[in-house]
Amino acid sequence: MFSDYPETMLLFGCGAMAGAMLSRWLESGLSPDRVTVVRPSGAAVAPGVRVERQLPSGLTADLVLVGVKPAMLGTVADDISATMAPGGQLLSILAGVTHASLRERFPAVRSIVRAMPNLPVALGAGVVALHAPDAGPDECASLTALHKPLGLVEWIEDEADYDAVTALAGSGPAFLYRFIDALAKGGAATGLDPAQAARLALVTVEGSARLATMADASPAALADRVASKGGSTRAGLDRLDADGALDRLVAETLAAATARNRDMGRENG
Ligand SMILES: NC(=O)C1=CN([C@@H]2O[C@H](COP(=O)(O)OP(=O)(O)OC[C@H]3O[C@@H](n4cnc5c(N)ncnc54)[C@H](OP(=O)(O)O)[C@@H]3O)[C@@H](O)[C@H]2O)C=CC1
Ligand SMILES: O=C(O)[C@@H]1CCC=N1
Repeated sequence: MFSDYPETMLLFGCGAMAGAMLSRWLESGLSPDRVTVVRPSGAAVAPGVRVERQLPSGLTADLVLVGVKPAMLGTVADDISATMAPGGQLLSILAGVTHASLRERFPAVRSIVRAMPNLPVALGAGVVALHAPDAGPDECASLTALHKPLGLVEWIEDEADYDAVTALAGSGPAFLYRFIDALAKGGAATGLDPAQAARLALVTVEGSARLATMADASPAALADRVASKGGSTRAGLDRLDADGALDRLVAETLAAATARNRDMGRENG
């Protein structure tokens, strides 16, 4: 459990992603009375967390998390500047929006940090990729500790990699959900009851991923362990591997998402 949370945290937006981060932090010991959420709907977040439809005047925070859609950054920018405590930290989870463009928008903010989380952070089983060129070693250590309860923390030194990291880890859950669906549909196409195929697909993916995280071998080697020589798994793998079809499709998927991240950065920077 991480106990050294910022004294005051303010979240602009608390939708799917920022909401997942906050729920895990609260579960991991963050006191709700340190947190204020600003969201137009005013929808409640969690017991003890203050929610406002608009930024109350005079409110400042040590850590301000920007959890709106990238296209909303311009709308909330003045409020962000107004609420930063002297010496405060700005944490952006906006896809595509670069550190340099945030720095240009918020020249007075001491420290600007990019974080790219994914939805499984809600379970402490997500990924958070961090990029914080303003931060010294102590601040980096504290950022690692802050995000540790959410899952795997990876530092991205070269921001040029950030759009690809966002495609792989940020969007990755969506791509995997498609694969789970495809497994289930494939099972139904071979004659299984669709609901039963969906259950089998989901738990097969969950168990296989958990096993892979604990295994002493790579996923490629684990696939070979499942495949007996001349058996049925090999027949299936041969189909998946033919002409590198799966690898190519996934590479094209990540390339499309990476390019869109870059465009969103240009549109909203
Ligand atoms: N979804 C994901 O898996 C991931 C998303 N991200 C990033 O997270 C960010 C948010 O995405 P996501 O959570 O999916 O989006 P959501 O649509 O779920 O959430 C957007 C939030 O922004 C709030 N909002 C809208 N206008 C304002 C405003 N003027 N002031 C304050 N808050 C406002 C909404 O308020 P209300 O709730 O009241 O409507 C809502 O809480 C994006 O920048 C995205 O790139 C990054 C990684 C993964
Ligand atoms: O779809 C998006 O734009 C964001 C980026 C990563 C996940 N969701």
